[in-house]
Amino acid sequence: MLMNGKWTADWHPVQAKDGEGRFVRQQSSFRNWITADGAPGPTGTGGFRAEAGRYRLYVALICPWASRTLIARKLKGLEDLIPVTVVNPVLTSEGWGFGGYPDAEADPLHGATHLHQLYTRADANYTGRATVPVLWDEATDTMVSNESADILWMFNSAFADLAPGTPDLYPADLAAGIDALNAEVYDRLNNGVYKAGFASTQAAHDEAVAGVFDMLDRLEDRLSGDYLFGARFTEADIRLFVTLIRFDAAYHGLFKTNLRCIADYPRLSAYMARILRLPGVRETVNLDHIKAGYYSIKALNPTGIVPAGPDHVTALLESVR
Ligand SMILES: N[C@@H](CCC(=O)N[C@@H](CS)C(=O)NCC(=O)O)C(=O)O
Repeated sequence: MLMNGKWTADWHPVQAKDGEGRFVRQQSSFRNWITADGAPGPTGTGGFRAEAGRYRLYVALICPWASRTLIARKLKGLEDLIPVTVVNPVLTSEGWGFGGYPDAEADPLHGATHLHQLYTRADANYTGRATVPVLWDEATDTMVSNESADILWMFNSAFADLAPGTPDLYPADLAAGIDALNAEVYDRLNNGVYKAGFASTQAAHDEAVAGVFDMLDRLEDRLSGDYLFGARFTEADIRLFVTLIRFDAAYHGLFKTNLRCIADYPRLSAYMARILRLPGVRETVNLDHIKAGYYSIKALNPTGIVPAGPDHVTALLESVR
C-alpha cells in the first residue's frame, strides 16, 4: 500500500483485521461526484460536470466492484462517452500493473506502470491501498472517485442528457428496498466471500461462510420473477450478478466457500444466465482474468497454480459469445 505517497510493502490481500481475525475492507477515499451541471455531489468537491470523453474508467476484470461500474457503463449507453483501461489481472508486489497480459492495456494518459502512480498523481501524500475501480478526470488530471457504489450511481444519473433513453437502475419507488437489499448482500455475499477467504481464524471463516450460504439460500427463495425486484432490472441485480459469476470459478475454490456451488441453485443459475445475456454484459466477464487474478493471490495460493475448470462456467460463458 501507499504511505504518505510512497509504496511501502509487498502487496498483501488482508487489509485489516479485527480482534477475532475478521477481514475488514478499507473505506474508499476519493469521493467526488460527476453531476449533470458540475455542482458538488453528496461528498467531495464540485467541478466535475458530465461531459463526453472527459472521464476514463480504470478497471480490473477480476474485480467485482470494478465490474459493477463496467456493467452500468454498458447498460447506460456510456461506452462512447467514457473510455475504459483494463489493468493486468495478476497482482504484483506493487499491486495492479498496466499491460503485459492478454487484454490488459497500457496507461494511455500518463504511461504509468502501476495503478498506485495514479493515486499519488492525484494526491502526492496519499496513504491507503491503490484499488480499482478508478474514475479519472482527464480535464483536471485527477481522480474523481475510487468507490464503485458512487460511480454506479453517477453513471445512472449524471449522464442522462448525454445518453438518454436508458433504463433507470435506481428507480425512486424502489430505492428503499434496493438500499436495504444492497446492504445485506454486500455484507453477507459480495464482501462475505472475501471475509471467508481472508479470515485469519477458523471462527471468522465459519461465521462468514454461514452468512454467504444463508444469503444465497434466501436469494434463491426470493427469486420468483426475472430479477430481484420482479420485472425491473436494477442496480441490486448488478451487485448480485458480479459475485455470482465469480463464485464457482474463484470463491468456491480459493476462498473455500464450498458448501454449495451456484450451479446447485436452479433459480440463481437461471437468473445469472439471464443477466449474462443482457446486451453488453457478457463483454464485461473475462473468465481468464478472473481465474488468473484470484489465483495470483500468493497469500492464499503460494504456487500460483490456476485450476482448469470448472467446465460448467466455461460452457456457460462460451454459450453466450
Ligand atoms: N470500496 C471499493 C473496493 C474496491 C476494491 O477493494 N478493489 C480491489 C479489487 S477487487 C482492489 O483493487 N484491491 C487492491 C488492494 O487492495 O490493494 C469499491 O467498491 O470501489
